[in-house]
Amino acid sequence: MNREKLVALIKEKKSYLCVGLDTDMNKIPAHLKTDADAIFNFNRAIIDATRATCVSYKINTAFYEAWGVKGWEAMEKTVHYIGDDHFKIADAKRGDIGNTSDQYAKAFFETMPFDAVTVAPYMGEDSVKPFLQYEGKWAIVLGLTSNKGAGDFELQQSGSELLYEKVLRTVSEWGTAENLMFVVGATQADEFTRVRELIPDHFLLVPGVGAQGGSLKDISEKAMNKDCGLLVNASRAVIYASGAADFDEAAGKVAAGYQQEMAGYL
Ligand SMILES: O=c1ccn([C@@H]2O[C@H](COP(=O)(O)O)[C@@H](O)[C@H]2O)c(=O)[nH]1
Repeated sequence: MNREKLVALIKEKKSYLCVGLDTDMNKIPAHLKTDADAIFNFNRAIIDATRATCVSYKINTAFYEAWGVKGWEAMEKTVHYIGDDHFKIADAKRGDIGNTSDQYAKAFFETMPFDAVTVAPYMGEDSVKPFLQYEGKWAIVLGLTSNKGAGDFELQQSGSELLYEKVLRTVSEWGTAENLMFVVGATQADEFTRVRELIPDHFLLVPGVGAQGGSLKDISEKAMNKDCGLLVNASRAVIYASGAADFDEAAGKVAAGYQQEMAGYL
């Protein structure tokens, strides 16, 4: 999905919500646990309940890889089920020597129909470039993450700037605002203004709202640009809104609540 379509979708739905499908077998409702296709059936119900109010789904591949072939099959079925009217993110945090990144890009962009893959920048330009070679597809590079460990490296001084600032400044030269986004955690409110000084035009994928306590208001007020420029992810807060048989209805209500708040910021 190219930028033009993504921006149009956000405007049409008055939403920049990305629902995170972090589907954990230990957390899905009891009545689904015995289902041979439990992960996919859980996802299908969540997708049906949230389709109207979100513009994107993020599949964190860890939750699928953990179950081997069955998990991988559930991921493939899920990404196909989502279809072409939502922006589909593989949160896989890949990146390796170019020859290997080529294969990761092929897996997510050719074998599976994802629109974007999250990529770790640590190995440098040749590790990111293979994800930027596909028309209408995106690399979402880790910039300033939402976790406590962001303080270990990302927020450390590196010469005259913080390491994450160097990453945003340098990586933004490797692609364009049409094929490159950055992860910026909703929990990093003190840095939102600086992020926008460095990368005013790029889309940001913003995890950390909901279970991690980040503020949708803060990120929206400080980091929205003329095209919105935000995809705000919530995973656990949406998909585990209820652990009972009404889990899908409850997820739909939480997603609708986020969408209504977002409509007010757009
Ligand atoms: O900095 C980051 C990068 C990725 N994530 C991922 O986003 C979701 C957040 O889940 P919640 O349940 O909404 O907290 C999850 O897949 C993380 O691995 C992140 O949280 N922070």
